[in-house]
Amino acid sequence: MTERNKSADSAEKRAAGIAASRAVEPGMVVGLGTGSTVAYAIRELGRRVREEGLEILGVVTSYQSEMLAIEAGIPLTTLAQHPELDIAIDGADQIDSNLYAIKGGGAAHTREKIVSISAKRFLVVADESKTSLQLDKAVPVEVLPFAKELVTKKIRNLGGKPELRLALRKDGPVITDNGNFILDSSFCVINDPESLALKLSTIPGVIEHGIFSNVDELYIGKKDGSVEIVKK
Ligand SMILES: O=C(CO)[C@H](O)[C@H](O)COP(=O)(O)O
Repeated sequence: MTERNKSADSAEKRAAGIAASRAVEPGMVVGLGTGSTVAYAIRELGRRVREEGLEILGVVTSYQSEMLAIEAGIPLTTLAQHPELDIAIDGADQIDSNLYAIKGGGAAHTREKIVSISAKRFLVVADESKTSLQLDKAVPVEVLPFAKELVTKKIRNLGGKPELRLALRKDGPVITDNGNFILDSSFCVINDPESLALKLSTIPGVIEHGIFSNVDELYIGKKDGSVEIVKK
């Protein structure tokens, strides 16, 4: 488990991850998200592959999910080979009552968005602390390093406060799996996530932002081990 999520309550995350993994059926091509919550789903799918002969193919969203899926024994494929997935499962940093989500705490949101939008059904797994009436966490924005100053200015013009994400065990910025920077951009309460998402997407140099509007089902793990499922 990484620094950013090692203090989180793993019982709630485990309950959500395992419950969502049950939606995966034999023969499916499955998008495998990134982070500590979806890791429980990936490990459980691996167990079913090894112990029950479940036949699935996984499409990973990061080096982290690739390493975990390989360790768990899930056979992998690519979007080039399987452009349409049956289902994708992933975590979130915050999710509101309309199932708009902020993702990218692990700097993997660009591939996560591509994979989840390629799926017929997108399930998000989270503990209760991630749910909120409205989104107010900083939005991770993956930026081409060449465009950092321009994107910083444009985000400020939209009322945001962009901060370059710095690495913990490396000097300088976090470099994403795609070789880019992350600007964590606070907009306080986001009243209209669709509108902000569109505005961020049109800034030249923005690779992808962490506002997701394609969540179909939310699995919320509770302290008592139960899981609430919210559908769109
Ligand atoms: O978007 C993500 C990575 O970019 C993660 O899914 C998100 O940060 C949630 O992670 P965790 O389940 O560890 O809290």
